[in-house]
Amino acid sequence: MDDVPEDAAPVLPTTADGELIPTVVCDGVDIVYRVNGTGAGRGTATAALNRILRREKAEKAAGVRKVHAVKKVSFVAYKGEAIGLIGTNGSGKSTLLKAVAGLLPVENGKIYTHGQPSLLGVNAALMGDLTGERNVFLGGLAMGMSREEVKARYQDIVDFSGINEKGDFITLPMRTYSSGMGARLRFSIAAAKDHDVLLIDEALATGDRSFQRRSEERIRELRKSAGTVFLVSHNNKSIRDTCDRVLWLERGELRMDGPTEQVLEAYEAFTGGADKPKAKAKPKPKA
Ligand SMILES: Nc1ncnc2c1ncn2[C@@H]1O[C@H](COP(=O)(O)OP(=O)(O)OP(=O)(O)O)[C@@H](O)[C@H]1O
Repeated sequence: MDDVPEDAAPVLPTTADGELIPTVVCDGVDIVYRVNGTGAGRGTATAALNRILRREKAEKAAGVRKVHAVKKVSFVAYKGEAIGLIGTNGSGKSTLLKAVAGLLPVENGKIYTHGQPSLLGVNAALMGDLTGERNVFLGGLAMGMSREEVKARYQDIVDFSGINEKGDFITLPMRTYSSGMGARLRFSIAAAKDHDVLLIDEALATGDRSFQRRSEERIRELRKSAGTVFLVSHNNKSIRDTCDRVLWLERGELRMDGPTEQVLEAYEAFTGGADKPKAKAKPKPKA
């Protein structure tokens, strides 16, 4: 549609009856971590035995602390949406994302997802000792692609990652990559497939600006081609460029859920201003 202005909210796909199609439903979700070894005698066999024998009665005495990371969070995400997840450090964003991906149990409430959600974190587990090339196959197979599909897309994935721009790095073990290079390859592998629900945790922040632009472009395509994209980021610009809805978590609670600009404005007022380039730490004077 040519007459739609570029910054207009995208028209979301609907059913034949004109209803939006839900892809993720979070209903009153609580997520609690249990941290062992916080009491006296931590790490000893006695403490371990205590934990087994006295589980419910005396979690505290056995050195178990609870961290209530996500509190009563409810929202519905629809097909075609790109949703930003923002909040200050430790506010529960990654935890919520992991739970939507099915990697963490919920304490209370329910999470329903349509299709298979895929979590793409900067720490997504590829194998450091294997070459980039092998990891492309490993990652592709892990996402449910066939060997032939991965083969067909292999060159596109490597080109998109830009790993080989400065030499033949794709045949080196991944542990030799810089953190930015690793993140680029992980994003490129995950982005090679169309996902029902794609969950991205800070992946864009690690790449350089030109890679960020390519990634944002790809996120827009992924959104068009199928499902819903969630993006956790501290980079408000990335969120502005890719998302039209934002969930703001603070201390585990959903503080706001609405159009990107509205939520970011409130968030920036809360954190004390819009994104600024980080000031470089001054070098310490030599003693
Ligand atoms: N494995 C864990 N065990 C115990 N507590 C955890 C664990 N992971 C996270 N937490 C706690 O859960 C809370 C939410 O953490 P989470 O990583 O989800 O926050 P976040 O919003 O993603 O933070 P950041 O912006 O710093 O990445 C924090 O209080 C954190 O200490």
